[in-house]
Amino acid sequence: MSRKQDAALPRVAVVGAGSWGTTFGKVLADGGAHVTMWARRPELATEINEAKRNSGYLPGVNLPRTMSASHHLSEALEGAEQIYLSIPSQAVRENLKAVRALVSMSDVPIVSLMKGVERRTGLRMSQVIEQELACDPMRIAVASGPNLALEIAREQPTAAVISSTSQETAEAVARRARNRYFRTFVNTDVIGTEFGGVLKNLIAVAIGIVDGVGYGENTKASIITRGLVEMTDFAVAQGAEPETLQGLAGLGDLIATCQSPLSRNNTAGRLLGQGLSLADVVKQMNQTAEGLASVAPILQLAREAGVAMPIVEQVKRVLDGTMDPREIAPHLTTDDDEPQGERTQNGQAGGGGALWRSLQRTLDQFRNGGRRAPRDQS
Ligand SMILES: NC(=O)c1ccc[n+]([C@@H]2O[C@H](COP(=O)([O-])OP(=O)(O)OC[C@H]3O[C@@H](n4cnc5c(N)ncnc54)[C@H](O)[C@@H]3O)[C@@H](O)[C@H]2O)c1
Ligand SMILES: O=P(O)(O)OC[C@H](O)CO
Repeated sequence: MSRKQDAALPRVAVVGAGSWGTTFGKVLADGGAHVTMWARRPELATEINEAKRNSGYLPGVNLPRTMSASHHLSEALEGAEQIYLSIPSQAVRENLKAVRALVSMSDVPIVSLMKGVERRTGLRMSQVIEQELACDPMRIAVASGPNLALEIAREQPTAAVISSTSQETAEAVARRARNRYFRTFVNTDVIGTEFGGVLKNLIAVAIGIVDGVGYGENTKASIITRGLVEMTDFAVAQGAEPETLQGLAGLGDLIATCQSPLSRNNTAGRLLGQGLSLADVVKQMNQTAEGLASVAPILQLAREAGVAMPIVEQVKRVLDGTMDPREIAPHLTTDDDEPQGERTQNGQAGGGGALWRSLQRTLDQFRNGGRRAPRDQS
């Protein structure tokens, strides 16, 4: 490609050149954009520029010529029509402060590729972006789905969902972030899409624990199925649409993350199940396992909303070292012996708990003159 042809390409920026940031950069470049990555380490920027490789995160993967990188944020963001963020959730706020100085006056879409909540505040990444960039939420989008980075970097066919409260923003991002091996769908349920990605990580840690302990498929299938009920109950209580949790960002991602050894959350769980302490697991992991930091804030939000999350509760106990991993089960052993309805912890069959809360929220909105209750606003 000549310099002139390259200059004519739409320009996008990806902040964070780890496993997912680099893979998403490749998705965008293979979809026809010129992508500039921001890499924290100068030597990684040099490797991407000169060797068209990111060998530490994506061994054996060649990056397109239309991908470049810079160690300087201002250079990476210059001229970008869309900005994608892919750094660990706990580091997002501090990094956005630097981004804000460079983009606060522009109206480019900001897209979160992250699947965690902020430990201190329990906020979703789109909420942290809205706070730190002081921007219109309709400018913010999130991407989620069954998206194990290395499989996509190897160009295996995959689907994802792009969500924004603005249909227009979701579509603009989905048009840019697609190519022959990566298909993007859209929705406007940001709460459900983000929580789907956060919550499946927690269930994947539980499945890793099961693997580490050596239990088999019945235990895993039971935890995955009950885990989806927990995910749905929690997300709906926060304002999500139940259907979103049945889609790519919920069930789809739950399947991929729970069954793949590529998953860092699953791997962290397996090490815990083999008897390692949380501190030792963190030492061994050289990539981000978001679930480990999200457990406590999710359980706090669940308590506030009155949602029972027995599986996530057990993950917390294993992380805290207060439960033997071999006791992991689809239910809390301290649960009373009364039979429960299958679909929810509240004993209401047919998804009654999640749907009932959804109905209650709609009624609350009517009572509030059409406004959502404050916790439901994205
Ligand atoms: N890897 C995947 O398959 C995948 C897929 C979908 C979503 N995600 C999500 O993407 C996000 C990023 O994950 P990843 O897989 O790229 O993680 P990673 O560990 O591979 O890379 C993280 C990147 O962030 C950088 N970083 C670490 N601490 C930082 C800090 N304090 N400030 C700035 N940069 C920092 C690292 O240098 C690295 O480049 C996570 O929220 C993850 O859940 C990952
Ligand atoms: O490696 P994990 O556990 O962070 O999972 C990666 C992606 O979120 C799978 O969709």
